[in-house]
Amino acid sequence: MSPEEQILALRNELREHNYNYYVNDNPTISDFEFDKKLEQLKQLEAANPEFFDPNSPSVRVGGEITKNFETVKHEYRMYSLDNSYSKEDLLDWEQRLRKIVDGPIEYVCELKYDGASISLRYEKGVFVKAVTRGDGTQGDNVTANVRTIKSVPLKLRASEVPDKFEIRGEIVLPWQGFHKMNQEREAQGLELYRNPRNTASGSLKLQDSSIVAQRPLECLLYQLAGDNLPVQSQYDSLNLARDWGFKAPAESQLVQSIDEVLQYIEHWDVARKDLPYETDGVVIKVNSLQQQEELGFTAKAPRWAMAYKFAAEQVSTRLNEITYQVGRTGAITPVANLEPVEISGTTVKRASLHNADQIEKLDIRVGDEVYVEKGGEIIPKIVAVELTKRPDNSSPTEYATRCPECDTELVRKEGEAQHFCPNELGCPPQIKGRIEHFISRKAMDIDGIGAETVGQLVDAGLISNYADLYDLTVEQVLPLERMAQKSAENMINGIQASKQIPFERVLFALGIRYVGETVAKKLAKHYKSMDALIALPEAPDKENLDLFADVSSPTEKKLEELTAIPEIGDRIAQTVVEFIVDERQQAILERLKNAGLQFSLSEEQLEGQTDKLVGKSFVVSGVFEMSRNDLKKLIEDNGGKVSSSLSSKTDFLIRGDKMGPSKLAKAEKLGITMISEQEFLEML
Ligand SMILES: NC(=O)c1ccc[n+]([C@@H]2O[C@H](COP(=O)([O-])OP(=O)(O)OC[C@H]3O[C@@H](n4cnc5c(N)ncnc54)[C@H](O)[C@@H]3O)[C@@H](O)[C@H]2O)c1
Ligand SMILES: [Zn+2]
Repeated sequence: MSPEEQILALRNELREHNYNYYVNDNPTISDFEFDKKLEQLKQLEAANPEFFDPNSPSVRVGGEITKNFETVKHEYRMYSLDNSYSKEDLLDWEQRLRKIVDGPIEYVCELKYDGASISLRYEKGVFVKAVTRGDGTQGDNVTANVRTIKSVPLKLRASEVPDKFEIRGEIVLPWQGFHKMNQEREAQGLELYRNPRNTASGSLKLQDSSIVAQRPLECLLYQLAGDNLPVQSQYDSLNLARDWGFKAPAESQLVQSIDEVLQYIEHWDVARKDLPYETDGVVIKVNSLQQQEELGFTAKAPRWAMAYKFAAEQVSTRLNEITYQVGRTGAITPVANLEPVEISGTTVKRASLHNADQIEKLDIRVGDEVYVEKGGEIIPKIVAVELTKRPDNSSPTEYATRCPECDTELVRKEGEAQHFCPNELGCPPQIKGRIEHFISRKAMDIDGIGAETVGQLVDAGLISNYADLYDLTVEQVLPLERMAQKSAENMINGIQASKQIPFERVLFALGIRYVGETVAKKLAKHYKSMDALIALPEAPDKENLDLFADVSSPTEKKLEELTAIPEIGDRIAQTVVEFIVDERQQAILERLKNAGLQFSLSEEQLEGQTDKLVGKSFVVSGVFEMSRNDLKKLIEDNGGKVSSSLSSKTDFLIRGDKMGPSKLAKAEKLGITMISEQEFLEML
């Protein structure tokens, strides 16, 4: 890859992670890995300044605004913080400060609370608005939710407060409340929350503030913003905020030198474990507001502040056993069962070992003393093995060869890290997983059944595949635990109602590996009915073979037919063919068909579908007469492709009102044809 390609790839990847982290509150990589990639991007950008982009994740605050709340522009921007990891980093920072300001520098040390950033606005001493950091210039108006947090004063105690000001801080979920919420989820068989930060941030974005009110959130405040505030220093503002009735953290301290900063760090690296909430570092701020003003900001962060990140905590313990977990898709995950040990406030008994390669890489063996680390994830990981303490009689770990749930021999496809249990229709977790997927919101959307009920139904022997759902009766399900007449009826009605779900979603619900929502749509659109999709081309007639006859088998022909559809690759074609030639799957399909599920596109769907835009790629940007979704649907119905960002492969940019200037510039640079909504409609 060229440096440019590398830079673009990293930017895209980091944007995706930002989205998962800030918008979905569901990161897919650890903070450490994220920071490493960001650092890599910064270095590449520094070495190749010609590819500078003001929208790069390296120069932009990572968050985003969501569509669910009113967007509010910040009167004073909200910044991120620069990071440091060592004494040297801090000394370098001090050198940079000294080049800009004269005279002695005092610092305020504060803890870095790990929660969701928030700005509260007060007018005439009354709380009026709470806005998330968003992208730093604008955020989500989450006032109703923040109002439910008891430590946010709705009216200030002091009589003399500025007419108007903002105060910034962090909404955190203390450990105790976090553990309690997870205990409840565990009891209900729900997936556990990963960490207090994501849970706090996710809570703020709930639509129902009465649910937020039940969560034990707290609001810690540490930064004033406004004009002509009666303070000269950061330390004064903390004291003042406290007088006004805010929960300004008591752990902050005024110091005179970087040496004292280091003492503070050393102290709190240990003492923080006794705090009620999670912290991930120390924030050091230049105390004098006048010096702060001289120092100013970079695009992303103040020059007058620096975050120092604590190293993730590691502890050592003994590996007692390796067990294997079967996921809902049949993927096998090896799990380390550990001698219980305390890390950052939680007792850890298990850690993920990821896959066979990881075990081999670490050469980890039962009986080993291992180092366990807990980063931002709820599942800790094993980072190293203490080889000097390895017992003499230890032998290398042999990876499982059979499924622990159904004893089927495991397979590992080429190029894949994970082993799989191939017994899709007979392996209990997979049976449940397939049915859960089938009923899920984006698939058959069956009301009245949750994951827990599926478990009960399977365990009671009432169902073993999704076709069985359609034979269930109220009388059959009533004896299940916690099942009342009303809920039993709801469930059966929900199942019946799902017969109206359109064909493409039925196709998605089948859970054919790699056939996600988009692929299902493509297949539905191409074949128009299940019969056409599962039909195998004629076998060659052996009697009349001549020299030049096509001798490929029906399945080979089907593979070719599938891969000829745009964007259907070998991998998808392969799993589709495996599915349709499997007699057990055929029998299940037959039953679904007889039950009355939608096995073809409806008249309505077929209407208005053309091939007019086949092979054309569109980007839609701005505000239009018709809704954006209708516009996108129109493109897809006519065979076109909609993508979210401009590239050299884009054919048309449909340009609406209020389109951003950067998109415009990019489209011009790439020479992409721009058309109006009207011109697009004329194309059709
Ligand atoms: N895992 C992922 O996919 C992923 C994705 C994006 C970001 N991240 C992580 O998020 C972090 C970057 O996020 P960021 O840009 O919000 O920066 P940051 O969280 O490292 O620092 C800035 C924030 O610190 C908070 N803060 C806490 N205590 C503070 C105090 N006393 N004074 C001032 N501010 C204080 C403020 O909310 C401020 O906005 C990194 O740790 C990164 O690893 C992870
Ligand atoms: Zn199995």
